[in-house]
Amino acid sequence: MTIPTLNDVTSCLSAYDPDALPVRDAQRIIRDFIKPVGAIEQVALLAALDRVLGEDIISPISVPAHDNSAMDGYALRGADLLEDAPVTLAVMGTVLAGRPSDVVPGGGECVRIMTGGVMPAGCDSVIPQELVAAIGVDSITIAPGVIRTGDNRRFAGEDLMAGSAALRKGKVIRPADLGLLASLGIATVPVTRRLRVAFFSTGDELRSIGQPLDAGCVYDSNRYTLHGMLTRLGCEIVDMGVVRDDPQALEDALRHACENVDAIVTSGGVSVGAADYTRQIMAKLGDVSFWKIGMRPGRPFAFGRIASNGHSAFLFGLPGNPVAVMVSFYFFARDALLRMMGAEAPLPMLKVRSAGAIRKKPGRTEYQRGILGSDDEGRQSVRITGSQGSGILRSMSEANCMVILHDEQGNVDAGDLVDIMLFEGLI
Ligand SMILES: Nc1nc2c(c(=O)[nH]1)N[C@H]1C(S)=C(S)[C@@H](COP(=O)(O)OP(=O)(O)OC[C@H]3O[C@@H](n4cnc5c(N)ncnc54)[C@H](O)[C@@H]3O)O[C@H]1N2
Ligand code: MOO
Repeated sequence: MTIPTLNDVTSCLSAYDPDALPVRDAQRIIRDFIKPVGAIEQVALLAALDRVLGEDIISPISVPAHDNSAMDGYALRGADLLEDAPVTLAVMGTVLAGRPSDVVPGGGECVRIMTGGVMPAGCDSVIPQELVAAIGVDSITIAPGVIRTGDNRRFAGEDLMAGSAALRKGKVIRPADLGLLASLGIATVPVTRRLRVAFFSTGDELRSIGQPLDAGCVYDSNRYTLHGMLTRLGCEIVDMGVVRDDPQALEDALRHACENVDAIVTSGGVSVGAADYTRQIMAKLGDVSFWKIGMRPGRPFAFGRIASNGHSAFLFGLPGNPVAVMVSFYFFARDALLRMMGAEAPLPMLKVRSAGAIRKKPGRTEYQRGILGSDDEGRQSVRITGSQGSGILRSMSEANCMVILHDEQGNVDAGDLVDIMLFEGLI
């Protein structure tokens, strides 16, 4: 299989300008360029939580396996019910859940049955016990019109039919899926292998926790946000710490990462500053584009594939500013890394009212930090978390959603509907 170059992929875009790339074009280039790793492994059911299903799961049995009762009551034949008069039925026995009975009631007869009990042959309806008009020693009386034929009967296979697809490959396995797989008696699950991702921060001004904060320096916070974001995504991470602004150190770090992982995420050094060697070294090692994306925050971004000693890895060079690193991760790297693991996990966007006016220039996408809550009348609305500077991590921490103001959109008035993406699921 020949691997396309970035040039092959970008040539499909009618107006490709690396210095003014719309968000959707950047997302499309990344999507077209990356490749799923493809490998599948079998894991025990409980270990499959949050992993990506590697193959379709075909149901080996029908669930439920038999027609059964949805209520504690009496199983009967609907044909015995009268429209305008009470009816009395003889009770022929009891069916408990998990203990099928061979009693076959005839006309004018019924069977006491518990929720989940297998429907006796010939019965098609269940009257809940609290709806029975009179319960005698061995008979019951049912008033007219209390139930209809077919009520409270659960059909075999109404959850899943044997031979039908229970789960499709590419699904991220959630608690309901674990339960579904368990209901089919499946003990091991085919999942795609975890993606190995190395990450490091670049910059001589960065200090690690525990080191003294020298004049002009900052603590390396991106290491921790990236650690958290990659862990949440289910990646196997290789934390390479801080790499100095030194060409040889950067080249060594990138080569080492490339030889050991599927993807590399870096932060910092992708803009045009004097000490930003990252761009030169990345370009030297492979097929890497440097973009200025029409967005805020997160304008500079490097993307491509680098190689060393016959190994290659996809590269996501995120900008250094602490909020920019998160926004670029969520709106570019997240989807790509999930796709490399075989997952289809698009995030839903919701429309809610903006509590206040928002200034916005048309011609770029803005990702503003928002708090979804209720206004004075109890209606849902979103408000912006104050200053939106791309170095202000506090406002990211206060937020519970991202407000997405699209390319063409201008100023927003209070009360206008805006698109938001909740952090729950994203972060
Ligand atoms: N002349 C231009 N200057 C800048 C441009 C531009 O287009 N032309 N873009 C600006 C934008 S927008 C961003 S975003 C930044 C991104 O630049 P880099 O990716 O090269 O990032 P750095 O310069 O290394 O760092 C930027 C900023 O973030 C702090 N930082 C970096 N890494 C960390 C970390 N691990 N933990 C905490 N803080 C970190 C760093 O100290 C800087 O303050 O460039 C603009 N400039
Ligand atoms: O793209 Mo930068 O994130 O605005 O500071």
